[in-house]
Amino acid sequence: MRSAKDFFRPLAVGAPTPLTQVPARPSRVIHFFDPSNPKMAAKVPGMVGTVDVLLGNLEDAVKADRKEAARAGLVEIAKATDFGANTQLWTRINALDSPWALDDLTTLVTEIGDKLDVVMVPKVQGAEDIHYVDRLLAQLEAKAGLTRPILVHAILETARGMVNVEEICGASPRMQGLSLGPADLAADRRMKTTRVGGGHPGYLVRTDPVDGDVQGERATAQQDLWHYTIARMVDACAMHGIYPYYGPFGDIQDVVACEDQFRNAFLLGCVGTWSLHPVQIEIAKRVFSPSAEDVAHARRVVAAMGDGTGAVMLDGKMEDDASLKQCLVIVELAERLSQTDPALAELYAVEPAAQEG
Ligand SMILES: CC(C)(COP(=O)(O)OP(=O)(O)OC[C@H]1O[C@@H](n2cnc3c(N)ncnc32)[C@H](O)[C@@H]1OP(=O)(O)O)[C@@H](O)C(=O)NCCC(=O)NCCSC(=O)C[C@](C)(O)C(=O)O
Ligand SMILES: [Mg+2]
Repeated sequence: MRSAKDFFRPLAVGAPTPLTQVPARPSRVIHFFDPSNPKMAAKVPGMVGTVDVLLGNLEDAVKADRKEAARAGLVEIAKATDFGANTQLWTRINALDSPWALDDLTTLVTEIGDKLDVVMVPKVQGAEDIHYVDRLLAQLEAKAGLTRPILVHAILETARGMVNVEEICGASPRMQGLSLGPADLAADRRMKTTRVGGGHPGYLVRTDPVDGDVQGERATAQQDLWHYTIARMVDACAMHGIYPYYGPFGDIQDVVACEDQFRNAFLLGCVGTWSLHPVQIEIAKRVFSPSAEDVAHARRVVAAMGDGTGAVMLDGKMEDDASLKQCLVIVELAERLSQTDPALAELYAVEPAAQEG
């Protein structure tokens, strides 16, 4: 472990100085595309400004014989596209033990490092993986003459990665956030599911039998398979001042369950999610932007709490310092999103009474 004194020193001579705080840029939706797929690639320039993050995926879902084409495609797209102020460019590189990861990092940082905001690293197992990427990025940034450090995002998709989640978050000042990788994580844990994220009808609780009649009608409720994992991820990120994200929802057609899964993650503390298909973009943006009602309520609590201490009654409910802090989370998020999204700025400016009318 580096000493606190050294933590924010560049790891290579000539590399940019690490940031002491992760920039709080909107990242409600991280939209995945395969840069080797000409149809998807052609859509990317038109998606600038409609998603917070465009992510050129080089790892799983890109066929082995298309890896070089995907890397070259991403370089080409990045060079040809102006991403503007409100859309970031990220990539997901291949796994560190794959034959492609070294060339992914070397090519992308030296060719398009000035355009790349975040490198997503899959299947991160522990701090040692982040340390490796951290030093290599510093060397490559120095070589490319970059002045702004590239940040790192880890995907939690192994049991070891989950167990080491806190040390992963704190392994480098480059750490921007974590996403859940439910498919690989399920396989690694030997869960008995076959889906990419989402629930399972067999994972449920059942009410007790009435009068001992175990065969009688008994209500069941499906439970959230990912609650423990996401909650743990959220705590580890909050502790280290970085951002948690849900991840992929593979049932593209089930937009209803997709929205539910996204909302669970939002309510638990995640700041965003992935979209794998254009149909998931609006769902993610809607879910990860607080509702106008919640923002209006939060503002009322802030106003009622005056100097922020003590307790008041509002609509029959007690509000105090702690509920105020929750409301401030909502208000601050709304204000940040309003800066880059004019539609939200307008929505949040509306008074609750005017909306009801
Ligand atoms: C699901 C698929 C195969 C359906 O693709 P499709 O072509 O069958 O869908 P479609 O509905 O027919 O597509 C309609 C139009 O949208 C386009 N389109 C479709 N998708 C996109 C997109 N993403 N971005 C931009 N455009 C897209 C598509 O090309 C088509 O264009 P057209 O109208 O000109 O014909 C396709 O959407 C796709 O490949 N999406 C990305 C999948 C991906 O990135 N997977 C990896 C992340 S999940 C993961 O890795 C797991 C994890 C974390 O590792 C772990 O849990 O372990
Ligand atoms: Mg995976």
